[in-house]
Amino acid sequence: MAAPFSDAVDCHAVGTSSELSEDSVAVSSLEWGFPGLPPVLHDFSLHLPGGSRCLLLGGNGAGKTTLLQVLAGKHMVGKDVVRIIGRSAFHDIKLTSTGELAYLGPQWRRTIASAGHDIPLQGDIGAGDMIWRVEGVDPNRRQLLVDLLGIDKNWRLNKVSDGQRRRVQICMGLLKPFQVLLLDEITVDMDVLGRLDLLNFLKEESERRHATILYATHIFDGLEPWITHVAHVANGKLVRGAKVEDVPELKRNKKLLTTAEAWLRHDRDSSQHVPEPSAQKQSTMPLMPSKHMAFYR
Ligand SMILES: Nc1ncnc2c1ncn2[C@@H]1O[C@H](COP(=O)(O)OP(=O)(O)OP(=O)(O)O)[C@@H](O)[C@H]1O
Repeated sequence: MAAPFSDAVDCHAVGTSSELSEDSVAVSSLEWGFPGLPPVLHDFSLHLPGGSRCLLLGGNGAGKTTLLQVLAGKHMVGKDVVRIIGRSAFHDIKLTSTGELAYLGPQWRRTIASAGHDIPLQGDIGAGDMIWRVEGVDPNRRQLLVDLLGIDKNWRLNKVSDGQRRRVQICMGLLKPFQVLLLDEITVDMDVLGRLDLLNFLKEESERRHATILYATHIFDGLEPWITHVAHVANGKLVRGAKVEDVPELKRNKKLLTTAEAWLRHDRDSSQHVPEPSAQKQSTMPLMPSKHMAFYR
């Protein structure tokens, strides 16, 4: 089994200093946590050049979704801390409204102000109504995506499978040509062909338009020839971030899964030696009656 940490490459920057001036994604010493809670992301720096396709890798709870949401401008951070194509992800709302910055998250949700939070999007809406009503879209690009994703414009979103609904979500997210695309485990419901076709499309887009993709996933099938960079996160920190050819373990093990397994086992073993900060607190809490627990099941 590999013991990767002695071989760890530059943990803070992906790319050389000459490339950094052209970074499409630039995160500098990011520190972020949910309000009233300790930081989830600590001293996090990551730089990705245009045209890169980076796998964001880490165990459950490592901080991948939180990072992608900060990069997508969903949480406020300092103007210089997160820069997407040279602009602040949170403060420059044109980044998302133009589609230059696109984010596809795990669940398709919509903010309903009266409900006070996001709710899953599952209303009786036609796929065609959604896709054809987006303004300012190149009709050829739209048709290409609809064909690629095998979407039937008569689908009703409340009467299709999870994978079909996901295809409509992906289509909507890609209608406008992106410069930076953030993907959070979006291919999980897709069948093998749909996933591979989508990966091919995205690779072609990033090569042709020099667009950057950051992709968080636990599914590594078919990713070896697709990724150009890898960023490994554990406990909210970047453990390693580098070009694929600069990661010694990936040179030795052609299978990404073998390397990822070794890294994640190391993360898990390391975290088992750190005492849970909340463990002491929990032990002093009154026991919750089982009828109350039933509410959460
Ligand atoms: N809404 C929230 N409020 C408080 N803490 C949260 C919230 N969402 C996530 N966290 C915490 O932030 C940490 C990072 O979570 P995150 O969802 O970013 O992990 P992840 O790497 O995406 O995990 P997974 O692989 O399971 O999707 C976890 O410890 C989690 O408990």
